[in-house]
Amino acid sequence: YVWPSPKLDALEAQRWDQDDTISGVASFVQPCSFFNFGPADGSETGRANGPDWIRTAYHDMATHNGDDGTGGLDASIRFEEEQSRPENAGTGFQNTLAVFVSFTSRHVSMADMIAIGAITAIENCNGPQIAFRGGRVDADAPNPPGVPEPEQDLSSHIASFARQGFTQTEMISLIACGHSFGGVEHKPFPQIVPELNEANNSLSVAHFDTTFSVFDNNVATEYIAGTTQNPLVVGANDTTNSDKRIFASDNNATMLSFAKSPDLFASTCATMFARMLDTVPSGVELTDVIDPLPIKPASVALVLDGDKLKFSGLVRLFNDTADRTVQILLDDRNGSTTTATLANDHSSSAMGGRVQSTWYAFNGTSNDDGTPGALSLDPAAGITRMRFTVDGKLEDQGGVGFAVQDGVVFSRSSCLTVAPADGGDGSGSDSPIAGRFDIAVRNGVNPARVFLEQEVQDSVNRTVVKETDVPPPAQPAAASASSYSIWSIDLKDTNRYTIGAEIDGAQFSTIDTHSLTDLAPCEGAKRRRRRLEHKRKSHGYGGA
Ligand code: HEM
Repeated sequence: YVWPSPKLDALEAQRWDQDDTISGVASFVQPCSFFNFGPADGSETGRANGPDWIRTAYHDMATHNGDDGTGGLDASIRFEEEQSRPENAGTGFQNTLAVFVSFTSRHVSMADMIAIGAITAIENCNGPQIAFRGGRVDADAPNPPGVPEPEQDLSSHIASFARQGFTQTEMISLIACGHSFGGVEHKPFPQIVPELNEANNSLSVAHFDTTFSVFDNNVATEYIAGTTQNPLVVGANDTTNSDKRIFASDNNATMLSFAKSPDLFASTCATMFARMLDTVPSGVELTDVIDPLPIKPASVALVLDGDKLKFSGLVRLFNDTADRTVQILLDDRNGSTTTATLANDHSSSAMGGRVQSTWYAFNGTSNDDGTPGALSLDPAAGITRMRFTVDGKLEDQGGVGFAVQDGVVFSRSSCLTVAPADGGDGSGSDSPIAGRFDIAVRNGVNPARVFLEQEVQDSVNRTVVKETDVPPPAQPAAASASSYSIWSIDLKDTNRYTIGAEIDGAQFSTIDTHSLTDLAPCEGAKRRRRRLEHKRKSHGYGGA
């Protein structure tokens, strides 16, 4: 796809910048045995986050009914009604969703995040690369029950997986792939697992194989060798030995093939996990597989600062750790081009280090607050697009360049009319704040609307955008006055906003977010405290 495309940019970042500070969720599965719940002293042992994420994806999907197209990976597992069902015993779902919620946005639904989380857990923990498509839609109500349970018989399980869209062989494969991770915990399943009284396993989790926090075919080799401790194979009560019945249901043919070939197991699991994650309610259209953009701008911000436009951001060179000479070419409205050399800013990785990317900042210097330094541009000339050269080779998305919108931008003349006593850091309990956002609108652009955008949760916790119109100035600017006119709006909250506009029938949002907490007092405003803290936060997508 071609950058910018806000939804695809955000999904691509979540999927490929797995351990980057801007967008990554991988820190919760590094190391793969990491478990961030239970008491702070880490006294609860035996579980890991990654297995919970994979089980969450399966249980969310497993309510799919191929006959009527209902259910599937739609984050219906977030409803209390589903979590309280016996088929969803345990605390894994609430733990998982508590981690994922801060990575969702208007562009990344919880259902997409459940898919990305499962992929991240598998890929970061020795597993195969899994194709990711985006565009899942969060359900507005719980789905009917439908997750298989260990005490059900083989024919029920075959029927259940058929309803979900999987053949008997695919059922064996998908369960073996899933049960490469984790195990069965005593507390929610006391009828299957007794108290184990083992060191480093205070939660008494009987693991499916000896390498429970990483992906490998030990679940099959140990099963075939007869050494398995899988509690759903060798459990004392045969009624709940569902893996035993299922794995043996084709005379062990599938499990034998997995035990013989780690590669076959990995490639089969890559296919089966993708099928599981792409099982969605009918009517939901997934995107094409999201491959990483080789050259990708991020955190791009264009703001008016006095008589200059300030342009900042980063560009990511995907899976490239070489020390490159990276230049940015800025094309303006007059048909001229300015060039600047960028400097290496930081590196990030994905897939457990198999992919390593390097990020270059727009002018190579960083501000005190850690944000990249900004390039200064002439407001009259503006900017239409960026291009890059990497060691002299032009990168311009096949000739179209990387479009930049200079019609509607935030203006640094925005300021506080009432500065809070605590300096805006929110530490004071009773600390009024008020201020003015100035939005600079390029003369001649004539937007139909300019508005602030705030991400809020709807009644079923889906992220939606609340828009607040910014009124045009009462007095239109004199034609020759300057390149931009200021539209202003008074605010009294500390929310973060992006700026939206409708220009020539198309809707546009800035990537940079702004809040009163970033601002200094207006000239002459009452100052409650001498020093104000300046904070700026910029995301690869439209806010957190
Ligand atoms: C007949 C089908 C299945 C049955 C009866 C079953 C049963 C179970 C049970 C009883 C647990 C223990 C949960 C806990 O202690 O919290 C478990 C864990 C797990 N299951 Fe399954 N499962 C099935 C299919 C699958 C599939 C298809 C996947 C994924 C592809 C999967 C992935 C997992 C994972 C990753 C765990 C470990 C969770 C953790 O350690 O926190 N299961 N399963």
